[in-house]
Amino acid sequence: MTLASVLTAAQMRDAEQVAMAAGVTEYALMERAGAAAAEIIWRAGAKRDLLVLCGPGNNGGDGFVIARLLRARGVPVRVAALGESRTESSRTARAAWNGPIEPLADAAPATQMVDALFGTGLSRGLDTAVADQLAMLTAQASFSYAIDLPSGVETDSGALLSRVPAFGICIALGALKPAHLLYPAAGCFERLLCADIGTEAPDRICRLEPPALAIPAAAAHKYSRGLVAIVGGAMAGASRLASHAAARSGAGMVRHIGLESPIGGPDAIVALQGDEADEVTALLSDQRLAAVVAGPGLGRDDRARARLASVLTCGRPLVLDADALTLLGEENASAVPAGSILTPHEGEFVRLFGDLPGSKIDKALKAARRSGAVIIYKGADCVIAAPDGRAAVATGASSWLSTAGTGDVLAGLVAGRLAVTGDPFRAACEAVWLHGDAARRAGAAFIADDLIMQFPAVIASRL
Ligand SMILES: NC(=O)C1=CN([C@@H]2O[C@H](COP(=O)(O)OP(=O)(O)OC[C@H]3O[C@@H](n4cnc5c(N)ncnc54)[C@H](OP(=O)(O)O)[C@@H]3O)[C@@H](O)[C@H]2O)[C@@H](O)CC1
Ligand SMILES: Nc1ncnc2c1ncn2[C@@H]1O[C@H](COP(=O)(O)OP(=O)(O)O)[C@@H](O)[C@H]1O
Ligand SMILES: [K+]
Repeated sequence: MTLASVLTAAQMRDAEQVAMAAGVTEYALMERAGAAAAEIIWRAGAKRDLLVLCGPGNNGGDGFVIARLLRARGVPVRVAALGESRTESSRTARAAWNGPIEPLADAAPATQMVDALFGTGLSRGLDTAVADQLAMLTAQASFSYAIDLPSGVETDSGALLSRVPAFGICIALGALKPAHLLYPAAGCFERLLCADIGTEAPDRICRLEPPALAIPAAAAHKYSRGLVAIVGGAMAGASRLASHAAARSGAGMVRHIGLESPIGGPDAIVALQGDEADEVTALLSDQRLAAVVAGPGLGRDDRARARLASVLTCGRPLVLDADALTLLGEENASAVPAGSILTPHEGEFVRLFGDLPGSKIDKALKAARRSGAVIIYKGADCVIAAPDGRAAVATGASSWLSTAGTGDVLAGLVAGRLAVTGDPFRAACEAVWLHGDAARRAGAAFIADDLIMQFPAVIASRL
């Protein structure tokens, strides 16, 4: 397991059981968790006065360990508790704290505040008085830390079960949980740090990490670098954006199959005219095509439907976005050839797959299994899911991405990386990361075209 692994509350408990079966006690894990968190707090806040809020479970137990260790380093520490400690380990930690304990309701603010009220054991929203007190103490503190999770967030979905304040640092214990990456919970802290407590678990679901890219082989040529085709339609601008993105993705060659000619944009893109579906079919019969994009600017009329039918039967790896997803949704998501990549935003996702149960990660995984395709479920939190159960979650992307055409750019970039790598899940992960980093570099108020100009530098940074 890496510290980028994402575990549900139940999977985290399983990981804890595995560690305990290997001879580590629950209290030893709590000591490790508390020590790791205390170290982070010490580095951030040094000897500034600190208030630790301790809940009734093991999250509260972590809080008592943090309080004891930081007081031993000379930090002026106060502890406020929400009732009695109800687990054996948290009672042990409380007994080892030999300072006073105030009732939470009476606690006055401090420069630093630690929220160790609830973690993965939260079963319902906080009582209003408790949530309000937590919000007041957090707002008054210059440094605030949520231990494992901000109290009030649902671990597995990222939903807020009661009012949750904005924390400075969230310290994830042992592994990330879905709520660390999925909104709205992921918006409840500025920084996320993960503390290793020595637990082990499978890493099928991870935070999206920066990719390692390769330069073209010495003997590379344009076809070995990957040939991409974009099938456009009624709105040429959208498919041009996708073509231009593919052209700067590292792929060897891009063909744009449009309703009109020439298409404008970089001359390196090969502009082909294919008005009728049989012309599109003929142009897609080139066996060297390593990825075919359809959707951006395709339209939704009968001509678009016929063009999509040509794409779905061309036998090449597909990237389907926008109008292609909407047209598919009316028919059947299972018409998608295996090995394809679908890039729905929330509206398109629901039209394609309905209102599936569970978290955004659960939904994306279920959709991937059902369609046999890699799913890029877009949004401020972006989940990439494969039919074999792997998933990667990207979070913290620039909110300036919420501008027209950035999805078209992503579709072209995904196709380009698919043409380069031949691996749909890897291509999807690379493209989402590169797209996010391009947005970060583009700064404020950019337009979709600007993102593409960042690609060469973003790719260079990962070689
Ligand atoms: N897993 C690991 O490897 C390790 C885990 N560690 C730590 O343990 C944490 C999980 O601990 P935990 O399971 O004891 O749960 P926790 O979040 O403290 O709260 C549960 C208690 O709160 C109660 N309760 C719930 N909601 C409530 C509400 N709204 N209002 C009032 N009460 C409410 C609930 O009672 P009940 O639901 O039965 O009413 C129960 O008594 C985890 O996040 C991490 O910090 C580390 O120590 C080291 C290794
Ligand atoms: N608030 C946001 N924060 C981060 N990324 C966002 C946000 N809103 C949208 N995005 C990203 O921007 C892109 C928008 O795609 P899409 O909705 O298909 O737009 P369009 O159809 O206009 O191209 C996706 O990659 C999505 O993940
Ligand atoms: K907490």
